[in-house]
Amino acid sequence: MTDTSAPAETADATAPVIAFLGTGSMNGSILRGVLASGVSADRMRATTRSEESAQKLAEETGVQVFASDADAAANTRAVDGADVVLLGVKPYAILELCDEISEALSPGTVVVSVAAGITLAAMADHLPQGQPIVRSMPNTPSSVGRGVFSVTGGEHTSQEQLDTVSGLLSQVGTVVNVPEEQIRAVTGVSGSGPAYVFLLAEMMQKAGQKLGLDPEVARVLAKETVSGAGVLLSREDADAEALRKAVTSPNGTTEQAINTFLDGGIEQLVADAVAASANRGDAMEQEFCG
Ligand SMILES: NC(=O)C1=CN([C@@H]2O[C@H](COP(=O)(O)OP(=O)(O)OC[C@H]3O[C@@H](n4cnc5c(N)ncnc54)[C@H](OP(=O)(O)O)[C@@H]3O)[C@@H](O)[C@H]2O)C=CC1
Ligand SMILES: O=C(O)[C@@H]1CCC=N1
Repeated sequence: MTDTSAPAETADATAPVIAFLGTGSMNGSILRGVLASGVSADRMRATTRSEESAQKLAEETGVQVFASDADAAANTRAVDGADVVLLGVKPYAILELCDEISEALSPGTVVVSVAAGITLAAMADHLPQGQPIVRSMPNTPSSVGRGVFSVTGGEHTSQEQLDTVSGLLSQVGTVVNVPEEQIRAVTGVSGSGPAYVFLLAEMMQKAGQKLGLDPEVARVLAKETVSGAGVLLSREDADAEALRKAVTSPNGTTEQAINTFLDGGIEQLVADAVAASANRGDAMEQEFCG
């Protein structure tokens, strides 16, 4: 077992204790964001599969991390006494993890899954009767406090419990409530969405290189353009269309580029890509939840 803990400071005893089970790209982003928001490492525990990942995470964050490869009870140890348990393993492993932790859960512990394609009903079948459950679709900008999350409460989740989870997640991003049938659309737009933007940055970099820019110069130009545009868009009342029009001089250079995108079918292509992500979520539901 890797138990590299030891934050010595006294934590805020009123803050919920959070267990992050599986702490890779997504749950790791949330954990880092929650930590950066000022919640003490004392109020968190985490698990990974490998000792190597556990060691790295513990050293970086000061959070107590248990590795399931080395300790069969890693996940149940992390859950013991937790108010909120965030399940962040791959979708195929979520229900097995629910079985594994069931006996260690207190009746009031809220179990939150961030997995694509795993339904509330399937989770309920693998958790104690009446356990409060929340299904969330997050995204990775959570690590810098700019995530966006949907939340959907299960049948036995009170408004107060849903508010606790929303309050926790709102420390690292914007939270919206959606009915479960809309999570597929959330997945397509914002769950997978950061990858679309990074793809655009990658392609702008490659295109710059094709036009003769040094690779490093092209990388800096693409990265700063995408991240700078993101900051503009993040301002209150910012509107993507208005911001685009402010760059696009009539009969200027941008107009040519925008027309090239539109003539090439970008609108349909984006709609198809968002739908493909949503459809994959549906297929995962069929595959893992029956
Ligand atoms: N990545 C994203 O942008 C998003 C992901 N999601 C959802 O988040 C979930 C996780 O995805 P992602 O973070 O990308 O995946 P990763 O592979 O990055 O992370 C998986 C984590 O689970 C750990 N793990 C695996 N098995 C166990 C186990 N039995 N006990 C404890 N920990 C275990 C891994 O440990 P180790 O590192 O040691 O292998 C790793 O920390 C998925 O269900 C996905 O649908 C949702 C929205 C966005
Ligand atoms: O690609 C995936 O399946 C996960 C879910 C949403 C973003 N990443």
